[in-house]
Amino acid sequence: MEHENILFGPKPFYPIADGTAGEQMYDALKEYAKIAGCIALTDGHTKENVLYEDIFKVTCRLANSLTNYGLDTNSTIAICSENNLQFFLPVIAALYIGVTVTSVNDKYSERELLHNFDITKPSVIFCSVQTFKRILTVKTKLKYIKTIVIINHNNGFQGYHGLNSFISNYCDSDFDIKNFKPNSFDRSNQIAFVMYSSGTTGLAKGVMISHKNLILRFSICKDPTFGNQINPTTPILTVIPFQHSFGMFTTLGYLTCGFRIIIMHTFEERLFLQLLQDYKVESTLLVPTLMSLFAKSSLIENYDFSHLKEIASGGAPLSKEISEIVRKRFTLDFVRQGYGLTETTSAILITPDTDVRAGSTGKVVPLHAAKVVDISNGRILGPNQPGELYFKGDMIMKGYCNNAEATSAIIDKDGWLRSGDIAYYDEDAHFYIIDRLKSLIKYKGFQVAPAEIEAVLLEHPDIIDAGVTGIDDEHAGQIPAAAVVLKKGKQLTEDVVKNFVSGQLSPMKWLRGGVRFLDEIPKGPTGKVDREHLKEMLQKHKSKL
Ligand SMILES: Nc1ncnc2c1ncn2[C@@H]1O[C@H](COS(=O)(=O)NC(=O)c2csc(-c3nc4ccc(O)cc4s3)n2)[C@@H](O)[C@H]1O
Repeated sequence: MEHENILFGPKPFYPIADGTAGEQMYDALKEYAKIAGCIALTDGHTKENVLYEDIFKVTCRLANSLTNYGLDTNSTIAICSENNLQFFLPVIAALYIGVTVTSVNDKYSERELLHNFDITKPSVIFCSVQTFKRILTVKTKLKYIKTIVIINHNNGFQGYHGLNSFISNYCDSDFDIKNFKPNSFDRSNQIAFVMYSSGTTGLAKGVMISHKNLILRFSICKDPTFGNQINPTTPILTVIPFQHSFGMFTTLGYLTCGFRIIIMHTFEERLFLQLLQDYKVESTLLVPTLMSLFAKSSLIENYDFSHLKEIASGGAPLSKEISEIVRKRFTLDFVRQGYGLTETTSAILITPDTDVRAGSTGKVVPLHAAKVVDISNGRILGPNQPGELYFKGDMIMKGYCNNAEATSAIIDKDGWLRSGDIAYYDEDAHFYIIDRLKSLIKYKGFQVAPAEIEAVLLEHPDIIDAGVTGIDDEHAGQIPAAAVVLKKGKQLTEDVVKNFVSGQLSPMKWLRGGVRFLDEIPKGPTGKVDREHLKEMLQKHKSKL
């Protein structure tokens, strides 16, 4: 019986290819480099292009340079940069030779960077001109950082190399790309990336992603049901932060497909829509915050999106109402959803393109399994019964860096990873995320999902964003409180907002904790509400009332 309630993804469309992620990336780039003028990346802001041929040549030379600098499979480099044309050059070069890459949020403060680097102790930091000042300050405090390379500056400055000067300085003088080959090593054990996540609790931990984890994503992104057809030059637009798993592993996957990736480092609505039109974009990735913005935008009708086949949302809960409005406004057959954790490398539930269900975040991807567990007794649940979501398979992280205790708290002895999310699946194995366990509000013992209240608030025509969290209440334990962002020029009172929710949800979900009007909701890099920060703001607001 129990086995029946474990849901398995289908067989992969293509067999899992041999080699490390570095060898697979090398083979792909080498192929696309042969196509004259084949564009890999376009900066959506400057319109500057980078060819596959350029990426292939620079990454091979940079790999040789890193080896000559003394780096090997025991070394770690860090990347700290906003989305730009150079971001993936050190990343791919490191993959070729088995150097581990740790990717840090380019918006982090020195305090946060110090915390992250203390976990991974990188010896070289690849940063951008924009992050250099903060990285230089951090370097002075960390003796294990040997040098800094500025990726979007050819010759570097203040005594540090740019990408080109680093290569000129360390690459073999007689380097011949025909003789370069990526290293071979054990792909199951070699750590390709360390990304950062608080997991289900606490401060950020280092999530170890192996080469094997990554090649599973490379396979899924080409799967006709869960990914994209491999047609080189297909135009894709992405504004998802590369430093986060969502942006990192989708973009690396796109490069193995030979797509033309138009990138943005900052979202600007008019530019985004103009790029969709001008580059005849066929697929684009969004986070729910942007889905909600497009659901209410007054600009959509001014552009031609006849080439757009797919909008994919992920990283945070997406209400089915918003999804449906966006689908209609962009005249799409469906909006694809993907659900993942840093701890699962990339999306582990994805909308299959032949079988879309409103509100569902999709089905289990190939070579993985999922189960829903009753949080009160640990029993595995059947369809339509909410419980905690668990996953198993080769995209599950190797573990948290130097933190066996936190690893065993989230991955059990049978290899099941607990997601910290409450979800259910329907009779046809489509999954529906209710919310994150840790953010669930407990009102008089009832579980209240903030995402559900947010979805209602977002339906109000004058509300363009909303965040809900539980604040402490001596009587009820926790009570739901909200912060909302109003459309420009609109005015609403707290009572109007409260009544809007009360008119649509049961009493336990009413905003007894009050409503605060903000210019923006505190969020993380993929649009998830920063509930801890929000709770502090709303708790203070409540105590003043
Ligand atoms: N679709 C979703 N619906 C509801 N909640 C979602 C979600 N995705 C992440 N989350 C939430 O973020 C938490 C994890 O946060 S996290 O650690 O920052 N990691 C992520 O959010 C994360 C890591 S990879 C990834 C995605 N990769 C994709 C590739 C293709 C595609 O079409 C869509 C996606 S989403 N998301 C989850 O536990 C869950 O609570």
